[in-house]
Amino acid sequence: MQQKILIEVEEAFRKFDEHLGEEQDVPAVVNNAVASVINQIVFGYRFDGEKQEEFEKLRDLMEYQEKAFTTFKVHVQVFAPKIGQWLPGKSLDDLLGEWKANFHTFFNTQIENHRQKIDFDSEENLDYAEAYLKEQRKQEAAGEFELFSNQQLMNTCLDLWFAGLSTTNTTLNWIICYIMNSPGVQEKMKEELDRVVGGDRLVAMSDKNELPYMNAVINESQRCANIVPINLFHATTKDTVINGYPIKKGTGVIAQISTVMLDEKTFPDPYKFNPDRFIDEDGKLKKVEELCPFSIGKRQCLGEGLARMELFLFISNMFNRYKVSPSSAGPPSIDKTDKVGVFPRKFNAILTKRH
Ligand code: HEM
Repeated sequence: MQQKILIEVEEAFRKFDEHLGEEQDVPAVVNNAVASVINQIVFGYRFDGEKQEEFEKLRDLMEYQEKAFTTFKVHVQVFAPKIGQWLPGKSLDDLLGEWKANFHTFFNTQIENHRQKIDFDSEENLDYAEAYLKEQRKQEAAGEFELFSNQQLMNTCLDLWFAGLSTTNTTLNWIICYIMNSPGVQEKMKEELDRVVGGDRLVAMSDKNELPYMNAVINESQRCANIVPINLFHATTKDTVINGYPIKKGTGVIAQISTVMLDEKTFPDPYKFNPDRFIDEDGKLKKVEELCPFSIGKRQCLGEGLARMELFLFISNMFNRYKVSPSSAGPPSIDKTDKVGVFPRKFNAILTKRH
């Protein structure tokens, strides 16, 4: 997995290097890199060369959808469906229909291409879709047709792809934004990186334990970015009692991780970006259970391991290779008061080589 991510780190470097010293669209490069990581895992190929155009079409579609789902009508429809349906504009059902039609076409094409090309006799699996299709064939041979259905494959590819891309991409951009807004942080990261890694190789996962400040910056950025503030809805599977409150089976519940990560008892001055809160008296990384951006419990994030690796390898390598300075517009905004507060705004930055 590390190898797959480092290929994208190097490809991002190649793109950044083309515009050294100029204002450049850093989030666009990061987005392409993260999309290639998840697409390698699910469908076995990267978005480069002739596939680049494919990614650009998907990216435009995602940007369109992100905006489409944040209209006033959609918000009202979610919380008050009867009132919302009378407001002008596209309804939630129309948008979901469009979304399905557009993305299902992409995923179904990928799956059918795979089915044609797979060597069903080979033990090795090149990607998730291939592993699934081989298992599907085994199950069908044993008379089981429902568990590994085509519909299920389409849905799981879609889940992995979307859950894996937007969250990781958004978090990486927030980390860069917080660093650029916090004087002194980049210098401390630089000092640690120069001492532990140096400029003549890539940072690897084996360096992680030796870079406590880097980890603290990532932790603190995830805490402040708080990108899944409401979290996903679940339901209790049996009658239970939480903090003395009886909760009936089948009740909708949400583990509100944002309230835990912004609790001032654990994180004094919680809205302040302060990586040092994760460093102990001996300069080591503090483990703080209340830091839970991937949620908790049985349904916590399935991609946590991959996401943590991506955050560490992208951020540590980027800041080891470059000094990242604000564009003429100043440091990127970290204001979250607009209606899509979990996404950082678009920004440019100036990259210069450090070594
Ligand atoms: C920084 C990046 C990420 C963050 C902050 C994040 C956060 C979360 C959160 C808060 C949940 C909800 C858990 C709950 O219901 O309590 C979740 C679920 C999930 N995530 Fe992630 N995620 C990230 C990256 C990824 C990646 C890279 C993948 C896939 C490769 C992924 C796949 C999933 C899936 C499939 C679920 C649903 C799990 C289930 O319902 O059992 N996530 N994630």
